[in-house]
Amino acid sequence: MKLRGLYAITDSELLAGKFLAYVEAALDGGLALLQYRDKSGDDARRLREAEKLRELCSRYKTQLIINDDAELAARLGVGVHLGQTDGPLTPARALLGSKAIIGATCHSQIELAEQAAKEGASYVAFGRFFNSNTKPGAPAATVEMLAQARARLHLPICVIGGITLENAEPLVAHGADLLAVVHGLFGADSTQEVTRRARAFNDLLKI
Ligand SMILES: Cc1ncc(COP(=O)(O)OP(=O)(O)O)c(N)n1
Ligand SMILES: Cc1nc(C(=O)O)sc1CCOP(=O)(O)O
Ligand SMILES: [Mg+2]
Repeated sequence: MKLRGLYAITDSELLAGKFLAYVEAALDGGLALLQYRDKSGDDARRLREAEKLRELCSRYKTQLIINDDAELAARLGVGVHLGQTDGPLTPARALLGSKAIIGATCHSQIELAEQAAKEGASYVAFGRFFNSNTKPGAPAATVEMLAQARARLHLPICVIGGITLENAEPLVAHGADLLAVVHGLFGADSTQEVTRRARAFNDLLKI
């Protein structure tokens, strides 16, 4: 199955008090992937929340990805997203098995993506493309680099960083398969608006 579509990423602060309601609203609008991203360092909370998300995702037939933590992903039998300092891909692939989805952060460097492909990544992520509320300090990437990556890489390409319904179209036009979004989706002021935005992102991707 080709990985293509909206990739929602949770944010524990943004979603405080409405976590499951907003995630379910996004799933209702249609997600290719959901990433559980939690930087609290509270292992018990992370396990509890990730288990709830796994149950929700299974109801909506959506794949769950755990950020940063291949051990937690293995415990739950789901995928993982690893940044450049989150541990190597090859052992993560060995741990999770050949069918698991493993994503790799490549910033704006095509060479990192080629290396990730060799090490067994399922998709590569480039960003940030726009100003990001969630991660303002992330290194910047450009649509020119995205077009070059599209010409060179045969893996699904994920884009991230400040993506909204208003600015996403050029990224799709330059070859993005997965639109990874936090604020542009979950920054909405109602569950209905989260679902509307998810559907509109899917329309942009012609899904
Ligand atoms: C889909 C996706 N792309 C990039 C990232 C960023 O990963 P990383 O560089 O490890 O930074 P943190 O998210 O861990 O702060 C991501 N999480 N997801
Ligand atoms: C987690 C993350 N990683 C990025 C990168 O460029 O690697 S940008 C980012 C934050 C994405 O959130 P928002 O959609 O709110 O900008
Ligand atoms: Mg990380």
